[in-house]
Amino acid sequence: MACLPTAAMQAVSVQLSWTHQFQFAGYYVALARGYYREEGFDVELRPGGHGAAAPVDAVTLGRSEFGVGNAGLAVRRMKGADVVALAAVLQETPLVWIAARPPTDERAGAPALTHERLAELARARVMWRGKVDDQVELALPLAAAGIDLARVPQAMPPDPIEQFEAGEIELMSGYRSTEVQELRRRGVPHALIELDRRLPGFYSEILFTSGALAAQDPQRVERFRRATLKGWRAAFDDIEGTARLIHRLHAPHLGVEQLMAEGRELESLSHRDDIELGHMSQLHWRRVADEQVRLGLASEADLARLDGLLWRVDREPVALMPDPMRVALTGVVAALWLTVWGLWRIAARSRAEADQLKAAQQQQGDDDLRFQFLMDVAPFPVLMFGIRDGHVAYANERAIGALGLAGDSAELRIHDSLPSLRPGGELMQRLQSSRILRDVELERPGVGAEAAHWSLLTMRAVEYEGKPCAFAAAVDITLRKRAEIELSLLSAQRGRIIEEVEQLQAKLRDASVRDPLTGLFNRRYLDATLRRELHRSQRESRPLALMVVDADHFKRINDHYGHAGGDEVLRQIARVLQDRHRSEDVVCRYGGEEFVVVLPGSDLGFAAERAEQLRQLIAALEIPTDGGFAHITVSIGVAATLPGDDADRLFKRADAAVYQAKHEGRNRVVLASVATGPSLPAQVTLPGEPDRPAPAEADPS
Ligand SMILES: Nc1nc2c(ncn2[C@@H]2O[C@H](COP(=O)(O)OP(=O)(O)OP(=O)(O)O)[C@@H](O)[C@H]2O)c(=O)[nH]1
Repeated sequence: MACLPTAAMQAVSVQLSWTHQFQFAGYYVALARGYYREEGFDVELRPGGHGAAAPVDAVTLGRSEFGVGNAGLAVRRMKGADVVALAAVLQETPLVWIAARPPTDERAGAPALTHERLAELARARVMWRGKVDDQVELALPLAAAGIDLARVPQAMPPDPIEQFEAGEIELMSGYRSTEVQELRRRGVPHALIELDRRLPGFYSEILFTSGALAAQDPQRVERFRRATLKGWRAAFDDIEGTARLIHRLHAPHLGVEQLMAEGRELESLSHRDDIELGHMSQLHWRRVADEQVRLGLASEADLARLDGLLWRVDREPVALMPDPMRVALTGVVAALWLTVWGLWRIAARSRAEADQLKAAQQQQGDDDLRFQFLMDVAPFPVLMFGIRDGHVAYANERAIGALGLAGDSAELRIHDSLPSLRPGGELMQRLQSSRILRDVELERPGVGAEAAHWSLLTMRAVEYEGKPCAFAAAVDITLRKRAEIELSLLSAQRGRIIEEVEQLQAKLRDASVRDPLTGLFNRRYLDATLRRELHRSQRESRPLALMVVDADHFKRINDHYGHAGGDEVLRQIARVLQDRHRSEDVVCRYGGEEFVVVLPGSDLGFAAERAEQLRQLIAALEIPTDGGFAHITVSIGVAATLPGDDADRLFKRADAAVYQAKHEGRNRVVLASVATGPSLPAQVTLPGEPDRPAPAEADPS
């Protein structure tokens, strides 16, 4: 989605509940990745901590549009604060009591502390600070041990971990994601006081706003909530990247490893069962509030004010069940559900005995009501639509959110959201003929900024009010599909990278054996190749010849035409050698103005002929330089293998032949004599043009 121009941005601020750390990761990520901008917000994140406004105060006094709170929001709401909870990032509280454990008690799963021991600890050296309203999860275990947290003196030293480690504190409050991680890292023995499992999980890190803003601009609130949750999903998807972002931009004093440990712990608290990130339920809030009333933080009468705490949106978050096992299970449950429903209707209708009609109708009404309720609260999308017109006759809350069915119910057409369910289409035809379709994967195309969603549908053809309808239950498999798509993109990307790396490696390998000026192989390559070719020729009893080609009076070329002119002359000699070589020959620049050609399978006679051709071609070159046309001649020494030869001796003979060619007046080919063996050879000279004028003396025309 294109970002809105800054002028169109709405400035909003979020009052965080503590200083910058992973606890607010979703906000940083939404900011950094532009999710807020996409929704039209210019966001300021205000850190909390000592001296900062409490989030509930900041929001209710209108200083910030949004705040981050915990289960204490329920108490505040019951006592009249106009707050609306938008999304609970954590389904379980990270706040716990941490008790000292004697170092000897290292058994895994050591029994929970007894109430007596807890009471004893709470009376001893205990450290905590804050409002009881906001820390119900701390107050409850103490209450069970007969201690009122409000009466426990407050204190928290600047270095509680140090003191705990030194044994000066026996009980302290802390976060699983920070203090507990740190104690674990240091290997300090400790025990966590777990909440009674029968208690509701205490929502935490809750995004909230004021009731006034929620009523006045619900779209704005929903957009902000959506961007924030998107930020959180991205933050939990890449904990390491997020930790680095926070370290770099917000909390440089916190180490990346430390932030990652915090992130992992928070991520584990962010989901309970299959509940989607941020989800909250009214029932759950009510149970939290009941506990708060039980602690005396609010009265029974205050409970009436709890209504409205939970943000109601058109598009409720959906329980996601990406794991294939769950998908399969849910498919089975959905199919059963449909069967039960069908039987239910048939059974209900069969009660149409005339004398029992009234009672039966009454009963059916009750049954329908009960069934309707079951469908309304089903934890997955359930809906019914006309097979011929696509009209949606019923959709539960989950279906509205998951299948994008928001809007005027009279107008809703299933194919507007799921095009493959259009009337007359292939799927509807199949449904009509086979009556039931299981696990049909459907894509709901993305609209605007919203990405595509995928669902797995099980459908049964039914008659409803005289019309052929499809009764369907769905499972959202968007997360799984996205993961699959991302995986295939990643593997394609990986393939490309591997290819690039291989090409690069090949280039590097090539560069290490090539001479940059002429592009010929270099001396390093020659050393390895000559040995290999020699062995091969000996193995195959084939001859092998070697030429050493040395430019004559090359120093004068440099002096006369400059170094660049000299370079061009070398390139031209290389080109002649390269153009005339056979595929099995190896042409190298040995160094300076000296070249070597290895001719596998060639005897001395053949090599001598080739050398003479090359000499003549080079001597005939007219080489353009800045100082005019340059001419060059070469002296060539040729040697061929002798029985028992090695690379060194072969090379020395060819080199000695060049030396002799120079001595005899240059511009000629000299053959190392085959008869003389490995010591300094007698030479045979091939007639050239001994007195061709040396290049620097040539008239540079
Ligand atoms: N332009 C250029 N000159 C080079 C390069 N490598 C070596 N040279 C020059 O080549 C010249 C070789 O000179 P010498 O070894 O005296 O040999 P020569 O002048 O060719 O004389 P003879 O071999 O006896 O015929 C030196 O001046 C080097 O500076 C290069 O890559 N480019």
